[in-house]
Parts: sequence; C-alpha cells; structure tokens
Amino acid sequence: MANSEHVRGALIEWHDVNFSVPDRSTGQQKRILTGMHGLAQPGRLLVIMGPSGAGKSTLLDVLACTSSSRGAVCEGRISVDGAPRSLRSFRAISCYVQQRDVLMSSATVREVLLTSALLKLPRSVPLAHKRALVEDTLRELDLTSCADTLIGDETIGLKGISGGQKRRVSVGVELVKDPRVLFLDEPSSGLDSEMALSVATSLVALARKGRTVVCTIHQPNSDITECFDDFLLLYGGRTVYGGLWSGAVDFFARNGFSCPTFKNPTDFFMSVITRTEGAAEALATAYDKARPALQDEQKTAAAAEEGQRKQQQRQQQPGREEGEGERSGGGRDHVTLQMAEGDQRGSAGGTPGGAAFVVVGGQLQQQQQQQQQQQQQRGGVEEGWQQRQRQRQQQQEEKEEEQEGEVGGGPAAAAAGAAGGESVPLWFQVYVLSVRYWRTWIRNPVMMTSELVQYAFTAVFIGLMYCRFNDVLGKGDFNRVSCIWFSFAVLCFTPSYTAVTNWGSERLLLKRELGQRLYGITSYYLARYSVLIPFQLAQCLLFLAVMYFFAGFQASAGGFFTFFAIFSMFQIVSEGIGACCALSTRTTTTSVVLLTFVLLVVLAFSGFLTTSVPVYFRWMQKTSYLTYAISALVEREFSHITFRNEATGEVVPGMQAYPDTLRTGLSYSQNVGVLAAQVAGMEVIKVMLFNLAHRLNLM
Ligand SMILES: Nc1ncnc2c1ncn2[C@@H]1O[C@H](COP(=O)(O)OP(=O)(O)OP(=O)(O)O)[C@@H](O)[C@H]1O
Repeated sequence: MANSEHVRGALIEWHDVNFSVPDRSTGQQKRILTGMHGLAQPGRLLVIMGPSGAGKSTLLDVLACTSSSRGAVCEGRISVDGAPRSLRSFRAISCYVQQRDVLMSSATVREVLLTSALLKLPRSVPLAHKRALVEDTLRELDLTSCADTLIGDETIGLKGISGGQKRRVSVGVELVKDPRVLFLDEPSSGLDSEMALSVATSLVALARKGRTVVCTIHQPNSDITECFDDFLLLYGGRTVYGGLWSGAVDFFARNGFSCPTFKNPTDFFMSVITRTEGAAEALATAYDKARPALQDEQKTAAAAEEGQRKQQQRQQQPGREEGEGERSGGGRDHVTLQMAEGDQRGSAGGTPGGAAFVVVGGQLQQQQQQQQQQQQQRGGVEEGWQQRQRQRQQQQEEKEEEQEGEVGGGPAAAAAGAAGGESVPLWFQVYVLSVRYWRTWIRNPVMMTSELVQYAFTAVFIGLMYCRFNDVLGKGDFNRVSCIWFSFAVLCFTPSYTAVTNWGSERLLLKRELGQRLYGITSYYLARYSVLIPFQLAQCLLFLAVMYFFAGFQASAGGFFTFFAIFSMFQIVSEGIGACCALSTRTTTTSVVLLTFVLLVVLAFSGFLTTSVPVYFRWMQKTSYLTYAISALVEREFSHITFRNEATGEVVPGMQAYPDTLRTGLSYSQNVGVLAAQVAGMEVIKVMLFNLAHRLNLM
C-alpha cells in the first residue's frame, strides 16, 4: 500500500435524534437519547464521553446502525455526506468494533485478518491483493511483530498476544474492508494506560488517513486526551458539550466551571456533570444555544487540516492531480477498491451510494470524475430528481433491510452483505470457515486432546471392566448388554457436553459474524459439520478399536463395522442434542443443566433401568434414540453367538437370551432405519434452531 494514500472518510451529521425503547415495567416507551445533534468528520477522531448510563453506546449504535433492541424507536435525521443515510450503503462503508474482543483464539493474528479479508471482500479481488491488504493492515496497526502469534485464550491454556494487541486485531478485522467510517465502543476498556494509549494512537493514525473515526471512552487519562480531535459529552441521554476537544475547557469556563490547572479536563467535566447539582442541565441548555458556532468551529478546523494535507500532498507529488491519491473506501497498491455507487445518477456529488466493492483502475476513476463534473453542470432540475431518486433508493434499501432481518442471516443475506453487494459464494464461505475449523480443532488443546484422551481412557476402562466376555447364559449375555449400554452412555455424554462447551466459546464470534452478514447459517453449519463429523468418526473408531476387542465382542469385521456405524450415528445424535440444548439457552450453565436432564431421560428409557415404562412416559421411550441403538446392537451381537447353560450344558442361540425389555417391536433393520432417520431429523432440527437462535438473538 502506498501509505500516503488517503481514504475518503464520510461526514456524518445527526439532527434532533431521539431514541427510545419499550420499558418492561411500565409498558411505555423509555427515552434514552433526547434531541441529539452532532457531527463526525473525515480525518478526525470524535470521542464520545459521559458517565455510565449516559447513552454513549446507544448513540454509537444508532449512528452505526447496529441497534438491535426490539421495539426501539429512533427519530430524527442522520445524514452522510449531506444525503440521508441509507442503511445498506452506510453499512458497506462503515464498521463497528465491539467493546469485547471476539476473536478466534486458536488462530494467529495474520490468519484472523486473512479470514476476515476472504469473507469480507469479493471473490473478484485476487488473493494476492487480499494478502497485501492484510500486510498493510498489520503495518497500519503496528501488529507486524506479532503477526504469527496466536490470539490465545488463557482460560483454555493457549498463550497469545497482549490485551492491547487483541484490541488492535479487533480493529484490523474490520479494517481489511478498508471502511471509510469506524465506530468503536470503549476501545480502551480493560487495558492498562500504556496499552490504552497504543490503541488511541492507532485510532488517530487511522483518522489521519482520512477516515471518520468515532469512539466512546469511559475515563481516559490525560495522555489519551491528547489524541482527541472532536469531543461529545453526554449526560442522561442529552448532549452537554459537542465541539472541538480544544474548545471544551473554554466552554465549561464560559458557563461558570473553570477547570483547575493540572487537572485532567475529562475528570473535571465528569465531576461537574455528576456531582454539581443542575450543572448538566445548565450546560446542556448552554450547548443548545452555542451549538451552531461550535459546529462551525469543528468544520473550520477540519477544513484547515484538509487544506494542509492537500498542500503537503502537492509538495510531495508535484505532478499529481488533486484527489488522485484518494481512495473512497480504500485500495492497495495499483488496485483501487472503490465503493460502487448503487445508482450513479442517484448518488452523484459525493453521496455514498450502493453497496458493492468493485475493482477499478485509474481509467474508470477518471470516467467517474468526468461523469460527476457533467452531472454537476446539469444543475438544479436534475438535483431535485436526484434527491427523489436517492429517497426512493433509500426506501428500497430499507425495505430490503427489513426483509433480510426476517430471513435471518441466510446465505443470500450473507452473500449480499459480504463486501456490501458482490457476493462471496456459499462454497467459498464454507471453504474459508472449514479451514478455520480445522485449525481450531487441531490447535485447541481442550477440544482435541482432552476429548481424545477421554475416549481412549473410557475405552480402556470399559474394556478392562468386561475383559473377555464368557458364554455362560445369565452372565455373558448380561455383561454384553451392560457393556453396550455403558459404551452408549459414554457416547451420549462426551459429544453432547463438548458441543455445549464449544458453543459457549463460539457463540459470540458467530453472533458478531452473522450480525455483520459475513456468511449465513447454512455456510456455518456446512463448515462446522464437515470438520466435526470426520473428527467424531475418528474418535468413535478409536474408542471402538480399544473397547470392542478388549471386551471380546464377536470377532468379525461385519460385527465391528456394524458397531462402528451404529455408534457413529448415535454419537452424531448425541452431539446434536448438546447443540440443541446450547442453542435453546443463553448461557453455558443453563445449557448444561438442560442437557443433563435430557440425557438422564434418555438413559432412563433405554430399557435397562426399568422393566415396565409407565404409559405416560411411553412416548419418551418411543422417541429415545438410545432405545433403537441398543436394541439394534444387542440383536446384531446376540444373533451371531450362542450361550451355554452352565447347569445343563445345553447350548442355546443368543437370541433366546435377548432381554424383553430391549424389544422395540421392530426388526433389526427397522431399528437401524429409525436411528438413521433420527440422525437426519436431528440435523434438520439443528439448522432450524440455529436460524431461530439467530433470529431471537439467543446467541
Ligand atoms: N434495550 C434497552 N432496554 C432498556 N434500557 C436500555 C436499553 N438500552 C439502553 N438502555 C438504558 O439506556 C441507558 C443508556 O445506556 P447506554 O448503554 O447507552 O449507556 P452508556 O453511556 O454506554 O453506559 P456504560 O458506560 O455503562 O456502557 C442506560 O440506563 C441503559 O440501561
């Protein structure tokens, strides 16, 4: 990347914005933001501050279009580059960095950024350019030194990068899309002062490239405040001050609150508005009056900086035309990734239009400039027409937006969202996500090692416990049935609890990525299970290879592979039960409680713990997958062996010892058929629950 290249940020202005949510206790709307005005400018860092509950995150969500509160009502006007904000277009040029770092802990920094680039940028951008983008982002955020270090997670024993680096990686994940606008919620929270300063410095650097950067901050130290350009102070959902950071102390002084020398102004502002009675209201009223002048100052400062930048650019590259080095949406090397105007006519004059990234060379850029000049010459009549077109386009996009919300992150929505218009094909999403899963499974010691060890140990334990069955009637048959039941219990608990645990660590990442429409549920499902199922089969094979021969089941390939097929199907359903419990609850603790109950019910109706099932529980027995699995396996084993009556010496066919309590009333192949149908049914239920959990915000 040519580091001198400038990104065209966006001027965001909001006027008289009110935001309210339904209040559960009263049933009325509860006002959270009242009469908000403000602006965020290209090339500048706007910091939103205020005490807890002031409405900082809510305002950020409203500006970034990320608010997901049900029944929320937002009023007022928000414009981008002078035109009403269109949700879809705006999302395509902006990004939102959450307060919490939600990253794949088993990937390296470079891998995380590359995965993000692969999912966010269209397929038409060559891989080499995506890699170049990643390298540029690493440099831009000063992450080159830790590029090949794992993100890490202490809770699972994976050592990784520092908290400040993690925060910058979270920014980098969004930056690979080269957004014009960046929103960050509390980027310095939880970091020590040095790390917080490193993050703030990175944000200023990103803003100086031309981007519009808006972030909330709780209570910064004085080093960090030196990074502020513009400043918005909130209290109780109202603006107490909005303007240049450098003008804030003066504003407070003019209104009777002089900041003592050597005091951190942010500490002073916070103490005034929270501790001095009536101060916040008085300042908010004073701000309302002074607002036009304060905003003019902001605009003048931004224009002066922009002028300086252009002059510097001219001095550095005298032969270069003004604006030639600019990127609207960013670019790297000789490629310019530019936000394609959804409707060129409708979005002329600097308006951010439609939502697709396209690769354009200098020639196309020139053509676009010429087109814009011609359009400007056409004058006022067309301007009115353009306004109407823009409105129509916006309405259309909002309608599509609503529809997308309804289908809830399906592949179509994901494809449209990825890169803001040009689709990343489903197969490619599945491929990228599968690679990520493989890495996760291979590198994650909890997932990989602990499960394998658990399967190996339990197999040895069961094998030793039933070591070499005998053929004595009443003993050999009982031990065989017990051993099969015990093995099913292992294959019942292990995959289901692992599913719950894994879901706990995945849910936030999935929520973030589905929310950003990087991919849809279908891609996630296909990728997850294309990796998980081979792992499950391998685990099952390991378990069976030890247990089957150790215990002494019928020594034949047919017997072994029948056991393998039935155990595998059983294990897949068990994993599905775990996933369903996780998907139907909000926390891992609740999932574990629910899962334990479900599994106990399954075990209770296995035909092994009771001789007669009460009529009101029969339906549970009929739907329990263990019932069919155990019946099928016991039948497979007993139909191929004989037992010896110790008292009489008589040899009896194995099926004579088949316990009545295991009979389902179905033949062997019917039992296997029902189990196979349950595997298929479970997959359908899982996909439905994934969709439902996403729609109901249960993730
Ligand atoms: N969906 C919602 N339903 C009910 N109340 C809400 C909702 N969202 C926000 N609020 C309330 O609005 C107020 C502002 O919340 P917000 O999270 O924006 O504050 P904040 O300034 O970011 O606080 P903090 O610094 O503690 O994160 C709080 O009192 C909060 O409880």
